[in-house]
Amino acid sequence: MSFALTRLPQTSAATGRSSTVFRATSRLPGTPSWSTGLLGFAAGLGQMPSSVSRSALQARAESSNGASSSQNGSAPDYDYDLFTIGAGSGGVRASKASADLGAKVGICELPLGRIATDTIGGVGGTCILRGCVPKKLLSYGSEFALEYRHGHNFGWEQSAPPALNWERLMANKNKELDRLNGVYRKMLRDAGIDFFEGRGQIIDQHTVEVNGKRFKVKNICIATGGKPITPPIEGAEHAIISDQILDLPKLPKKLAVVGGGYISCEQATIYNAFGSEVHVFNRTPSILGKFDKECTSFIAEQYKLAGVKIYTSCSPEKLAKQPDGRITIEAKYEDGKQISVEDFDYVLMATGRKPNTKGIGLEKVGVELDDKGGVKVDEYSRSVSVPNVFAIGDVTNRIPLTPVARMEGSLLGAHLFGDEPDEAKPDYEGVPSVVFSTPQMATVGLSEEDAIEKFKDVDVYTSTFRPMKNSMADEELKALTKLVVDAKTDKVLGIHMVGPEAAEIMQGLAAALKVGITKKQLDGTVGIHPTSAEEFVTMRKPARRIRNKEKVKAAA
Ligand SMILES: Cc1cc2nc3c(=O)[nH]c(=O)nc-3n(C[C@H](O)[C@H](O)[C@H](O)COP(=O)(O)OP(=O)(O)OC[C@H]3O[C@@H](n4cnc5c(N)ncnc54)[C@H](O)[C@@H]3O)c2cc1C
Ligand SMILES: NC(=O)c1ccc[n+]([C@@H]2O[C@H](COP(=O)([O-])OP(=O)(O)OC[C@H]3O[C@@H](n4cnc5c(N)ncnc54)[C@H](O)[C@@H]3O)[C@@H](O)[C@H]2O)c1
Repeated sequence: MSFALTRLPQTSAATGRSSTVFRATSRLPGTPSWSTGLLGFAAGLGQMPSSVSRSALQARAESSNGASSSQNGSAPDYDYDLFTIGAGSGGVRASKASADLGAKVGICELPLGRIATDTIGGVGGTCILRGCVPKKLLSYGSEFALEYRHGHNFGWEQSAPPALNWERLMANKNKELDRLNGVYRKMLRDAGIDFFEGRGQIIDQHTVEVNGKRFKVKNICIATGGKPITPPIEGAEHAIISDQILDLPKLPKKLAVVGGGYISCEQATIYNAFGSEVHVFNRTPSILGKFDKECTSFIAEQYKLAGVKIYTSCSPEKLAKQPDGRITIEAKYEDGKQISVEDFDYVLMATGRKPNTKGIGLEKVGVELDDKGGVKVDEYSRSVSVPNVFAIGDVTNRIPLTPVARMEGSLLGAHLFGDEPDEAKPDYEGVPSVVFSTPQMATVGLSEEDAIEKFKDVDVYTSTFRPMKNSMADEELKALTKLVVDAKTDKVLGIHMVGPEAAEIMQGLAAALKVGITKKQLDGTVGIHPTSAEEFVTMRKPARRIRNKEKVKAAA
């Protein structure tokens, strides 16, 4: 006979709320060692430790960080083994991973709203409510414009030009966000996590307060995400931020976007496809400056072909409200030339985000921050200055992407309450990312520039083509596929694509890169025809060979 863990309801003395604890019960040989509820762990956490047993949990309970709640029914020292501040991508995942491993977990989040403030947020966080999800829904919406246009050459007759009902789009988008907020709240409930709606504040190293209620907590997880940075230019108060561009009351006739990063490129092309006249002001010579240069100059050409107006090396210096309520931008090029562009319905500031670390009591307990205000953590997401405080996601200023926040959350749970705490380290190698613009840009591994810097001898394979559908549709937009290969080992170092479905194509290639695929192995993979993706297994001749950082041979 061995032990199984059974969820039992318990009322917390400190909170007065019912919650869930695990109690060991005997079970017959041959029955599963985890209850159905705990099997949900696999779905929620994404990775199951090699073995998780009651004895291991008890051992961890006695260790400095492990679950301390009453698995044997005795009174706990703390109300919670883990209390998470912020229920976004990272906070929800860390809490669920920990609860699934037997920890008693509390989490707090601000009340739900569309635009985040110090008092408004919502379970699901940025990704679900004002990031990835609404952005992707609007992107889907905008793609219909292209589809309607392309349909003509594929035989479709339209009796009248398609008309966009903006109110319906916004209402349905918001309905979907509310549904997902409900799904996330239910996920917390089902995992036995105590949820508190309100602003979380650290009072001391083992006390967290929400709405005047104080909880004794063993470990604290800071998962408060980030917030937009707005440059201090004159008239900046007339601009909007990304929360607002995802929930506009009307479709702008003319939109300005300041910045040339992810948010700028995504929103510029979404609104361009919807029919707005879009102007992008970018202070550096190229947009998406952190990515592979060939890809970014290629994608900038595609944006221009699609109708987006891009001003490079050009910084807005003043926003002025016109008498008719619209906005004029005064901007200056790097060479000193000045321009003034009028009649913008909205100006979106997409000039980066910063960690959200103010006003939560971090300074009271001495949590050290980096020079950008992010919580400084070690490889296990533990604060470098306060050992029972952990931080995950955008608030740590590592890689501000949802899957990264989730990875950090999963592994925090595994580190604190799992069987193999030392193994539970996030791995930042080969994190893929996508700019969900039209066209999309997807990338994993090194850019050509970084690969040359690091490996010196590099072969670069590229293919530029008009996707089959675009050709018949008389659509000028082209696609680019690119491989960056270590010439010494044949290992693929970077994979890049600009074009339709790049995001969907890149996920599988990211797995291949992660396990160290070579160019020869890619060449030996049979393509799927007819697709754009097959370019990745059919590019045979390098476009460039670089040896000792110098280009030695042009393409034949
Ligand atoms: C417009 C936009 C589009 C994006 N698109 C993508 C994309 O396509 N793919 C991708 O991978 N990433 C995307 N991201 C990034 C992604 O949204 C973030 O990396 C991710 O949400 C980070 O998760 P997090 O848990 O760290 O923080 P968040 O999701 O921001 O969650 C933090 C939560 O903490 C709450 N909070 C803050 N302070 C307190 C407090 N004191 N008490 C209680 N609660 C508090 C907030 O209300 C918030 O809900 C996008 C971001 C933006 C802005
Ligand atoms: N598809 C995705 O995965 C996705 C989408 C959106 C956001 N995100 C995440 O959110 C983060 C924030 O996005 P973002 O686009 O705001 O940031 P970003 O860092 O991608 O881009 C910021 C841009 O603003 C410019 N900029 C900064 N200060 C400026 C100033 N004073 N004047 C003019 N331009 C200025 C920068 O040069 C840069 O082009 C990203 O880093 C990304 O991790 C991801």
